[in-house]
Amino acid sequence: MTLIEDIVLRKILDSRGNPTVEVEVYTLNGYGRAAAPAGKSTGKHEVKAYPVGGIDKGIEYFKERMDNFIGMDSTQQEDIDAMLHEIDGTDDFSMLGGNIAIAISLAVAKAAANSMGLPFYQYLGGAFANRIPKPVGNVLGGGKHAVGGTTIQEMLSMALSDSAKDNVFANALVHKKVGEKLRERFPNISIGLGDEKAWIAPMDDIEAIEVVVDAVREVGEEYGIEIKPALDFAASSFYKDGKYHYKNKILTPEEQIDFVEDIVKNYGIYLVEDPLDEEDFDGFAELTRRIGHIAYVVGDDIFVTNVERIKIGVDKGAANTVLIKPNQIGTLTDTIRAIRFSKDNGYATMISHRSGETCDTSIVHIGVAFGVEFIKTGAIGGERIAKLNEMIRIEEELKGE
Ligand SMILES: C=C(OP(=O)(O)O)C(=O)O
Ligand SMILES: [Mg+2]
Repeated sequence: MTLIEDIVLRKILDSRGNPTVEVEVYTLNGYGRAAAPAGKSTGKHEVKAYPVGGIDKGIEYFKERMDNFIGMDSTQQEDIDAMLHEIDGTDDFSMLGGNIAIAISLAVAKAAANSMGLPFYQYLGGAFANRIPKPVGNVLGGGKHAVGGTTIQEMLSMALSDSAKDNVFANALVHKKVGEKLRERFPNISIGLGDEKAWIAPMDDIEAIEVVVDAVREVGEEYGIEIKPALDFAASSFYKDGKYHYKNKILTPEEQIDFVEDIVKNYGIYLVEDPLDEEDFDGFAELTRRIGHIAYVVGDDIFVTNVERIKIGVDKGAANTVLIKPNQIGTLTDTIRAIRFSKDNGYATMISHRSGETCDTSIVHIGVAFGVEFIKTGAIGGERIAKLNEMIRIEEELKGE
C-alpha cells in the first residue's frame, strides 16, 4: 500500500516569480506533493540548490535515475533519503540539486502519511506531536530581501501566548501597526514590501528597530499578549574585508559584538539571528556568553542545518538556537537529525521559510512533529499565510475543535 508507484516533477513559480520544483509521489492508495523554496541570503555551506545547468538539468538527472525509487517503501524515509544521496554521489547535492532532493524527500513522506490516512505532522511525530511552534514574523527589513531598506535583513515580531491563532494574528497586527507608523512618518513617500512581505522604508537600522519595538509594545498592550521583538541580521550579507558595512557606519567584529549586545539590552530584543559572519564561531561564542542568558542567539548561515557545523557550535558554545531550513541540507532525514542533535545538546530550534517561497506547508508539520520551539514564516503574504493558516488548522485539530 505504501510502495512508490510514480514520481512526477514539474517546474512551478515561487513567490519571487522564479521557477522552483514541485514533486508528486504516488503510492497504490496515497499521494504526496511538496515544493522547494529558494533562499537569497544563502549560507556559503548550504548544499547546492541546483546543479550547473539549473533546474531543468536537475529534473532530467533525476528522471534518468527515477527507477531506483519505484517500488521502494515510502514509509522507509531513511532508505529513500540514502538513495537520494546515492544517486547524487556528492556531499553537497551538486549533481541532483538540494532543492530537487528536498522536494522529493518531503513528497515521499507526505505520500506515506496520506497512504496511512494520517495528518503529516502526526505521521512524522506520532502521539506526542502536539505543540505548535511560536510564530516569528518579519515586519520590517531590508538586506538582500529589499532594495533601499535597512542593513539588518529582518525585524520580527514574536508573539508568545499559548494560542497559535492569537500569536499569528498578533504578529499580523504588529505588521499593520508598523505600516501605520511608516505612513505617518513618510506621508509623501511610497512604502513597499520586501521578498517576505515585510515593510521597506528608507530608515537607518536603529530608527527602524525603534518603530518595531514600539509597534510590538503597543499591540502587546492593546491585546494583552506577550510579544517580543527579534532581529535577523543576516550579517554575512554585509560582512566584507573583515568589517560589517552598515548604511551609515562600518564596524569591526569586536564593535559588531558590542553593537549587538547594546541593542539586545537597550531594546529588549529577545532573539538575534546571524548577528555575525557565517565563519565566526568564536565571535558567536563570545556574544552568546554575553547575551545568551537573556536572548536566543540563532545560527542560520553558520550552521546551515548541518550536524557537522552545529557540532562545532556546540563544542565552542556558539549560539544557543539553531535555525532549521530543510532545503539547506536537502533531505528530511538530515533535517530531523539536525533538530534532534540541536535539542540533545541543549539548543533551541527555529524552523524557517526561505525568502522565495511556495504555498507548501511542510515546515509547519515538521515543527509540530519534532517539538520545534519557533517557526519563522513571515507575518502576512500568500505564501506565508499558507503556513500560518495551517498552524491555525492544526491547533484546532489538536484541540479537537
Ligand atoms: C529566510 C532567510 O533568508 P533567505 O531565505 O534569503 O536565506 C534568512 O536569512 O533567514
Ligand atoms: Mg537568516
